[in-house]
Amino acid sequence: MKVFTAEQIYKADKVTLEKQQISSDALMERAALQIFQWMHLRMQGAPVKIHLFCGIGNNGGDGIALARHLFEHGYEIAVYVVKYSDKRSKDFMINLDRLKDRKIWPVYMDADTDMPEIHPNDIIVDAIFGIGLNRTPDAWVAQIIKHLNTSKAFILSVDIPSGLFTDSVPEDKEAVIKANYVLSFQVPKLVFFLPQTGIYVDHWEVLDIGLDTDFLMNAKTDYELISKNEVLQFYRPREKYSHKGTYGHALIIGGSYGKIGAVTLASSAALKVGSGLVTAYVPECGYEILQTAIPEVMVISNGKSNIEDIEFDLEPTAVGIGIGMGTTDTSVKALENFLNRNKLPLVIDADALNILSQNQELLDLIPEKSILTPHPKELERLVGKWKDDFEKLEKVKRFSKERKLVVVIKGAHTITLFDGRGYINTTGNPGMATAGSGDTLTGIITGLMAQGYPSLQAAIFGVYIHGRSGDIAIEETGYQALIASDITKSIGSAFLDLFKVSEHERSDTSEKES
Ligand SMILES: NC(=O)C1=CN([C@@H]2O[C@H](COP(=O)(O)OP(=O)(O)OC[C@H]3O[C@@H](n4cnc5c(N)ncnc54)[C@H](O)[C@@H]3O)[C@@H](O)[C@H]2O)[C@@H](O)CC1
Ligand SMILES: [K+]
Repeated sequence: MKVFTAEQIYKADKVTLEKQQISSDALMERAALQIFQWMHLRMQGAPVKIHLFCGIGNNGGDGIALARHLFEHGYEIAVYVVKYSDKRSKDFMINLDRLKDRKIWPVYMDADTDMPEIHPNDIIVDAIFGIGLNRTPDAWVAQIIKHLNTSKAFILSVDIPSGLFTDSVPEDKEAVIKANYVLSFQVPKLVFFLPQTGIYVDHWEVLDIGLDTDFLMNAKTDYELISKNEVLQFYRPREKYSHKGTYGHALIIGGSYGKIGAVTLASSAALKVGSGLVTAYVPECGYEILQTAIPEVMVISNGKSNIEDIEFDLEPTAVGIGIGMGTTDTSVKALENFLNRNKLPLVIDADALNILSQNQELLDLIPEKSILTPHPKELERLVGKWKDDFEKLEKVKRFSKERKLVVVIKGAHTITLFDGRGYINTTGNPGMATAGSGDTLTGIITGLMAQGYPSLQAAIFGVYIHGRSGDIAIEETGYQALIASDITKSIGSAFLDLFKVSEHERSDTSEKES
């Protein structure tokens, strides 16, 4: 699913009005009806008080139109108009009149109005600001937002939490609605997925308001959301007349005394995603450990106490390098020598990334389309500090474009960047913030590359499968008890899950067939 900028959304609106020959208030009516139906389906007329806080722009207009539908279906409502400006939008006014025609009189709020009482069991609809927010809300509006946030009532935000910009991080962190649920029109917004702004969105859902399909299909976006549908296109089925050689040979290079577990985790993950052969290249201390831990994996020991040189007599189809290998001078030299000889795109993680940060001239030796999988600290060492999440994305985009590398920014929503585009992952959970989780990801991506998945696909698909495996694993372990090897154990289920049809999809198909 594409992620549009605010400008693109406004453009989509405009094109829709022209092509469908409808008025803007008709589009607002569609939007309001969609939200109403969403709420009505869940509330079924429940006698819960609904407080609708509306601004004076089109987001406010949505809220006012929604109030009318709720009223007409017997819900107990209270409507507030937050008068942060005199420039009321046309469609807001149209809907305000429709509300007044039904003898509903909103409470007009300004800097002097007392805060309304809200019970924790009430529901708040937040329609103060939408994607038109272009400066920090005034102090008194921020006070209202704080009042709503501390009310403990369930907050449903229309389109985007009020106070959240679409393209920057809010300065006043308190002046933003913390939404329990956001109903976003037609497309999700990038800010839902970034660490500094995603915290305002507990859950989100997209409501289809019928924007022009041609425009939506053809618009080029900088970001794309990656769910099952997107990765299914990459999936390569196993062939009947195949053998282990068909599925490549993954080589995992790394490890040091006390850190052989990292190589073990990566190697078993590479096997589990279907790599035909997996070899681990480790210092001597790792030999017996690996042979005992995973009989399916071949092991080469360099006979030394650390990764001091990297010499092997095999032809891997993909190499994952760096985990637990240390950053001593000898490791640096070993990496440099290896990079001088290597021609294959690599998966580069952990200590190899740290070595590259400290010896940036080595970056020139990395083949195009290699994949870097840094966690935030490793990323900072590589591209320097950033002011906020948006600057981080721009810096990494530039770095990835200049070097022609795939960079995987690991986090709650891992973002894979390549050639100026970002792919936002939707799987995974906080239980995966655990030792070895990154080693598992390196193994998964290397294992996919070994089978011939092009590197961008291997990164996007690998990140998805890693997260989905974690999601399946926590069904048995819960967040706290999830450990990295549980992720690997669930890889098989994550692959099976790719082909499971959800209840929702099944009922969609049967409706179409009947
Ligand atoms: N995207 C779509 O397809 C549709 C969008 N609609 C709604 O329209 C919204 C956008 O509406 P608007 O463009 O009117 O913008 P908003 O309703 O977000 O904001 C209203 C106006 O307030 C002003 N403003 C911005 N920041 C301010 C501040 N801090 N203090 C005071 N005034 C400020 C701006 O001039 C802005 O246009 C969307 O978020 C959505 O809710 C729907 O009505 C229908 C369809
Ligand atoms: K809002």
